[in-house]
Amino acid sequence: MLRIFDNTDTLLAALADFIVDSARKAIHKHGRFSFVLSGGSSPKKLYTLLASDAYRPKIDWTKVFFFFGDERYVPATHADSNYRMAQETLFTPLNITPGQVFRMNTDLAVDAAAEGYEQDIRGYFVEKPICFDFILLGLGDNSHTASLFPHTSVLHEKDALVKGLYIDEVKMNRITLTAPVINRGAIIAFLVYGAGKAEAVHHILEDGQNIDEYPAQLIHPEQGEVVWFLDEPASANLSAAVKKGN
Ligand SMILES: O=C1O[C@H](COP(=O)(O)O)[C@@H](O)[C@H](O)[C@H]1O
Repeated sequence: MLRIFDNTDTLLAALADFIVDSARKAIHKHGRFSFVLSGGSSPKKLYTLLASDAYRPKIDWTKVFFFFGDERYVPATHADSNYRMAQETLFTPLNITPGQVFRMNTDLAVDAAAEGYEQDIRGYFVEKPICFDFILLGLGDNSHTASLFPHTSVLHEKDALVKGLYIDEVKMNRITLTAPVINRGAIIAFLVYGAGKAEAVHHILEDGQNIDEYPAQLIHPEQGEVVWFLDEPASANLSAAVKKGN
């Protein structure tokens, strides 16, 4: 499903409302809400909105458990750390306790960090099917999502839930959830805004399948739903038929 908004503020408010609704339903159903965060720059305003006076009272934050879709292999205090961004915009303002946050541990070697995160996920879902309640994803202008970058081996991963790998395009190690675990999610929401993303959005949603070139095409939940939250500039290259079909 596509949801296209006139401007970023209305988009972010709609997505925040969607997260509130999803969290309440999950907490009502099974007592907790597993929320996978995206990184990069796009979600900063969303996290700030969720932690604002307007949204803070709408969710029982003590029942929310945070995971990450991917992490840059830098110390947790580094300016590029996805964990640091979430800590500053969400965890600290909302008084989230350390036990509610599962971070990809970049103090470890990259493979050990990925293996440790897989164990964390399996431990959280012990004796239950692995299924995150809500997975927030971004989209790079090269069509990557999480750290599933074009032409990388992780795109063909079938077994591991988490992988660590060197990404030549950005000259750094990354740790990422794999497509198989993302696709087990109950709700997957893409947050994409700005004209710089229009070409990638077009490739993902309208081009023929070419996973190596357009990795976000890997995201097709097995049983859950996927919702694209787009602004007008990000949706500018979509055909009227695709826009109308949403
Ligand atoms: O490197 C990353 O990029 C994508 C997109 O980020 P944005 O800055 O263009 O919003 C992001 O989804 C991912 O989590 C992040 O590590």
